[in-house]
Amino acid sequence: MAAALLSLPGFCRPLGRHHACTPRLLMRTFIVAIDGPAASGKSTTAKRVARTLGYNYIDSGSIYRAITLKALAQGLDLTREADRQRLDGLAHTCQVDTQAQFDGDTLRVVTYLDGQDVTDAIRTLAVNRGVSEVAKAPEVRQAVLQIQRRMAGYKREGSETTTDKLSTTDLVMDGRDIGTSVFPQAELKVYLEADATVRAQRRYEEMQRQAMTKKENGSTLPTYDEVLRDLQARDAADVNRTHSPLRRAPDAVVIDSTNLTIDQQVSKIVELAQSRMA
Ligand SMILES: Nc1ncnc2c1ncn2[C@@H]1O[C@H](COP(=O)(O)OP(=O)(O)OP(=O)(O)O)[C@@H](O)[C@H]1O
Ligand SMILES: Nc1ccn([C@H]2C[C@H](O)[C@@H](COP(=O)(O)O)O2)c(=O)n1
Repeated sequence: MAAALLSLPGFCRPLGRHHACTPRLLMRTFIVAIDGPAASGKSTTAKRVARTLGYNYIDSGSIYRAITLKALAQGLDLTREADRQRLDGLAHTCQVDTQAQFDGDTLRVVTYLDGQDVTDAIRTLAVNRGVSEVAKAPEVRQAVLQIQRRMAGYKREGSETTTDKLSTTDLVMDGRDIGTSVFPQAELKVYLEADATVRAQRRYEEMQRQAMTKKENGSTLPTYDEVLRDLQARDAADVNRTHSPLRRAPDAVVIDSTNLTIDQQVSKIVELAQSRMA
């Protein structure tokens, strides 16, 4: 009953932070939902917003990526009906968790799949290419919805899985359907977008930087054109799928980051959150 009440829009909305006298079960968290197309800056921005506000952060894409990694490791071919059914079972039984941790001044997110750290393994080209197919399966989305709400609940309840350096109550979550399906009652919804060529250039440069840091051979990296094609294909799959497609929630604030710096887009969201809390 309490859970049902908590999911009602506007129920027990606190003034700013929670009232000291509010019973714990009836406290509402302040949720910032950030959605948008691939490489629009969601996770970079969400992490900084979370760090500035002292909120928890959940990267919902990493959950879909972890399930994709497991499906690939088990050799599933999602064009086959039998394998799609196995995917359903896999999504409902695998254990995915993410933890936001401070690395110096930076908020780093570690992703666990069945207890293993898969933070780097979920960012490969193979996962990039498979994730859209996995994310469009309704059974997977249902399983991920449960994982997302459980994770947010953990933070709310202040369970031991919550990193103790962060607030245990409020939350920033980014993805494709956070403001529309996962937390339609979120206090602040942002739709972050940018021109596709700018997004591809940023992603391409990010890959170059990461390869240099890891001293990898740059010749294995995709070209700018490949990055752009991959990004456009993922956007099209996210927008056109039947279940929880990428959409701007009607009450979302649109921020186009094409001509913004990261600091500017973070400040805009922090200001919006603070003004809504007040
Ligand atoms: N305003 C900006 N100016 C320059 N670079 C930016 C800006 N916003 C984000 N970036 C850079 O763009 C790249 C993509 O950002 P990020 O990974 O946060 O996107 P995303 O939306 O979370 O992507 P995905 O959906 O694919 O996970 C990163 O290298 C990030 O540093
Ligand atoms: N809420 C979400 C989050 C992610 N996805 C799918 C679609 C994306 O292409 C993929 C990877 O996400 P990313 O790590 O690039 O943010 O996961 C989704 O359908 N819904």
